[in-house]
Amino acid sequence: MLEIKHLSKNFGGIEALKDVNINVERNGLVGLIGPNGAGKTTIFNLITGEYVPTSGSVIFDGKELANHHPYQVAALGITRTFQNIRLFSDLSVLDNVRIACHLHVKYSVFDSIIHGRRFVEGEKEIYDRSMELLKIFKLENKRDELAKNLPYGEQRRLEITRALATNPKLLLLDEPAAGMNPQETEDLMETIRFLRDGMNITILLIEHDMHLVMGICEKIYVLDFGKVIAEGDPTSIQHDPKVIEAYLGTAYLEGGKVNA
Ligand SMILES: Nc1ncnc2c1ncn2[C@@H]1O[C@H](COP(=O)(O)OP(=O)(O)OP(=O)(O)O)[C@@H](O)[C@H]1O
Repeated sequence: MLEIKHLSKNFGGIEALKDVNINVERNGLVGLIGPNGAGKTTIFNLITGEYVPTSGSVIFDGKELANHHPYQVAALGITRTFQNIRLFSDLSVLDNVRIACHLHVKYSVFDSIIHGRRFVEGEKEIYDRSMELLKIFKLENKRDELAKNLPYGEQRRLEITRALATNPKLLLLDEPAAGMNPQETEDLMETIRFLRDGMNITILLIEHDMHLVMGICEKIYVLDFGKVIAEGDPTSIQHDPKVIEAYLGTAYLEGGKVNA
C-alpha cells in the first residue's frame, strides 16, 4: 500500500534521511523506532506532503506522492496525528470531531446561508458520523465536555477519533503513547488493534514505548542517523546487536525501558 523508495532529505547541510526504503502492506501494523533526531518524523512529513523529498519517492496505492500538497494527500486517504496533541481545547469533544468531519462536507457556502436541504442533510450526516466515532472510542459520555478538561489519555483518544473522521486508509501515529500512564497505554494498544482489525485501517506508528511497539507491531523499522539499520519482527529486532547498540541498550533486554 505504501512504498518508500530510496528516500533522502537534506536540510541545508544536514542529511536527515539517507536512502530510506520502507514497505507497509495493506492492513499492516508497522512501527518506526530509533533515537531522537533519527529522522522518524521527517518521514511522516514527507509522506503527508509537508516536506518535499531531496530524492526518492513515496508511493501510495500506486500513486507518487512526492509533489502532492498535504490536502491532496489527505484526500487520497492518509491522515496523521502529531507528537504534541493538537485539539481545539476550548471546544467540546463533539465539536472537535464535527469540525474534522466537515472536511467531507458536500454543501456550498450558499446552502449553509439559506439553510437549504443539502445543508440540513449534510449537518445530520456529520452529527451521526461524529457520534458513531465517539461511541466506538468510548467518548460519547464526554461529548459536551471541553477537550482541555479531559484526562490526558482521553485527549489522545480524541485526537485519534478526529483523525478517523476523514475515513483514512492509512493512519500515521506520531508517538501516540507519549505522556501516558501504563493503564492508558494498555487502553491505547487495544484501540490501535481495533483500528486495524475492526476498521481495516493500515497503521504506521512512531513510538518510544517499547512495550507498545513490541506488543502490537508485526513489523518494525529501526532508524539511526537517517538510515534504516534494521527491519523485522519484534523478536528479531529486540535481539539485533545493531539495534541494541544504537537504541535499545542492554538495559532493555534485562527488562528496563528505553530512555529516549
Ligand atoms: N524543518 C527542519 N529544518 C531543519 N532541520 C530539520 C527540520 N526537520 C527536521 N530536521 C532535522 O532532521 C533530523 C531528524 O529530525 P526528526 O524530527 O525527523 O527526528 P525524529 O527521529 O522524529 O526525532 P524525535 O524522536 O526526537 O521526534 C534532526 O537532525 C532534525 O534537527
